Amino acid sequence: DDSANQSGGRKSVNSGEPPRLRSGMKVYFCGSIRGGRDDVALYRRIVQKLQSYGTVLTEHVGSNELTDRGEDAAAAEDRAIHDRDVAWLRQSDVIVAEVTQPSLGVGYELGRAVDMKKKVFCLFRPSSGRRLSAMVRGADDGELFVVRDYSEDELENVLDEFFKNLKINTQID
Ligand SMILES: O=c1[nH]c(=O)n([C@H]2C[C@H](O)[C@@H](COP(=O)(O)O)O2)cc1CO
Repeated sequence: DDSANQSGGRKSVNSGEPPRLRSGMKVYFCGSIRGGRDDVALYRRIVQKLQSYGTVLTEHVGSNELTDRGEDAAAAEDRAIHDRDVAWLRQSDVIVAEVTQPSLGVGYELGRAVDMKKKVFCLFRPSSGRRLSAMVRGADDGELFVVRDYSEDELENVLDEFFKNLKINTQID
């Protein structure tokens, strides 16, 4: 990915086509960027697992090279990031979010996803000692929007379980 090392090591905004299709399903992954990168190793693990189910539109969220400055600090770039991400949200079949590290951007994405009536799966680690926002926990309707408490060691199994049920219920392949 040669977009990775432009502008002095910062990731520049990739406004082109989403990554190459691996299967029909498009997955939008949400994780904190400017909200703090403490969980980036976990995001990377999630992205890798999600890539076994389909195309991850937001692969950069799991990148070690991306700091809490985001893809670019300039305001003009922020519009490009926002517009690209909202377009990717619209194209996605399912949204998976790691919501343990609080992030305004992730909260915003989830709100937009609900409005688009997308299928949303939120992952939260109670071992963090944090208490998840009521606006996320309270959005769980057991169907379109699901919040799952988990611990790091069960991550892959929790995702397998979710995607197995998703296939049965929606016939997305
Ligand atoms: O540079 C960026 N690129 C980008 O795709 N995002 C999107 C994807 C993440 O799921 C979410 C993170 O929001 P925040 O930066 O407020 O933590 O917003 C956010 C930023 C920086 O705000």
